[in-house]
Amino acid sequence: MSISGSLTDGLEAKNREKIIIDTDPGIDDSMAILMAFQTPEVEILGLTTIFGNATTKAATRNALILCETAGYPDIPVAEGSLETLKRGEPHIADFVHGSDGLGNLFLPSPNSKKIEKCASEFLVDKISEYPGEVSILALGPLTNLALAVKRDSNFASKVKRVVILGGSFFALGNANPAAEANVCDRLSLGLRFHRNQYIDSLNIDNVHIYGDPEAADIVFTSGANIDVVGINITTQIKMTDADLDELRQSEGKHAKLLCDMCKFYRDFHVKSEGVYGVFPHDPVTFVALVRPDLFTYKKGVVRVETQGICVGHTLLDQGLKKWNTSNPWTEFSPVSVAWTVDVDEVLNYIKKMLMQP
Ligand SMILES: O=c1[nH]cnc2c1ncn2[C@@H]1O[C@H](CO)[C@@H](O)[C@H]1O
Repeated sequence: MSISGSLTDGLEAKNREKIIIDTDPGIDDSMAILMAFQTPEVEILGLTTIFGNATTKAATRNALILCETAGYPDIPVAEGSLETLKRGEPHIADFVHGSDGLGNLFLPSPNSKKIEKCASEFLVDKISEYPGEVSILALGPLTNLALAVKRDSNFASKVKRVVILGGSFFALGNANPAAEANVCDRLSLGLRFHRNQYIDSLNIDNVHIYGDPEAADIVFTSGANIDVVGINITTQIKMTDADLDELRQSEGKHAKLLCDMCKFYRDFHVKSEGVYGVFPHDPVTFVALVRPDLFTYKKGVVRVETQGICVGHTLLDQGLKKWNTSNPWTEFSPVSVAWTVDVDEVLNYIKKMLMQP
């Protein structure tokens, strides 16, 4: 069966929004993916995997586990890039998600296998099979999407909508003060930022400079119909310890598993953010896909810094001024940047979905 939910819940397959989830599971990814499988309004065509919260290989394993857990072992899982575009091996946020990416639960290996096609090939093929019909929920670094844009020059015009968790608009980052983790190359993560890499990154003539900030810049300037949800929005929604307790006590189909995963993620939030609970970044972004009415958006061109100490910084031209001369923002198509969010309604939606038996 290749759709989430069952046809008996009243929505014909043709009325469901076809989606592909590009993901680095990841604890909050797992929440969003399991929510998506329980949402009758969407038809999941497949998952594509990427590094970030875990290595790409661990993300693939976790994606297969999640499809099996959800009861959809036949959903295609296509493995994505093992590396950043040009900066080589990525740095992994194991300190946020545990060494297995799922809160150190070390779940048994999945029985199902990834498909042969790689992520960018799968993305291009599915978007070409259903032009104008498929949306992408992009929950990790944007390398696979950038590769799809490079692979097919019409990719951006054929995709229905790309809903991205990424960036931080007019607010601080979470990888460092300038950058959010999905758009930053994560070289800048404190102790992991080696002096030699820093020196390399300063050499702007070096062809090895392109990395995930550039992947993000390629996607944001691709001309695709993009909704982007930054952590300035997602961190407004907190699942507190009380919310997590309520979830654990609930009849939610995956409540216990998710709460077990969340222990590690929650302890990271206490240590790192002073928050007694978790930020559900990816679930909030999934809500933006199915309930865009719970957000307001500002339209404008977004560019991503790819050099210097602000690598990974996302900057939106709000369109408040008519520029006299061209600048790096002019000439590109605008995207929609989430600007405000109905915090209570989004939290209620997430809790309701996760508590669904
Ligand atoms: O402090 C952090 N460093 C790196 N990654 C993080 C941090 N906090 C959350 N995430 C992860 O990055 C994405 C949102 O930026 C989410 O997938 C989240 O789990």
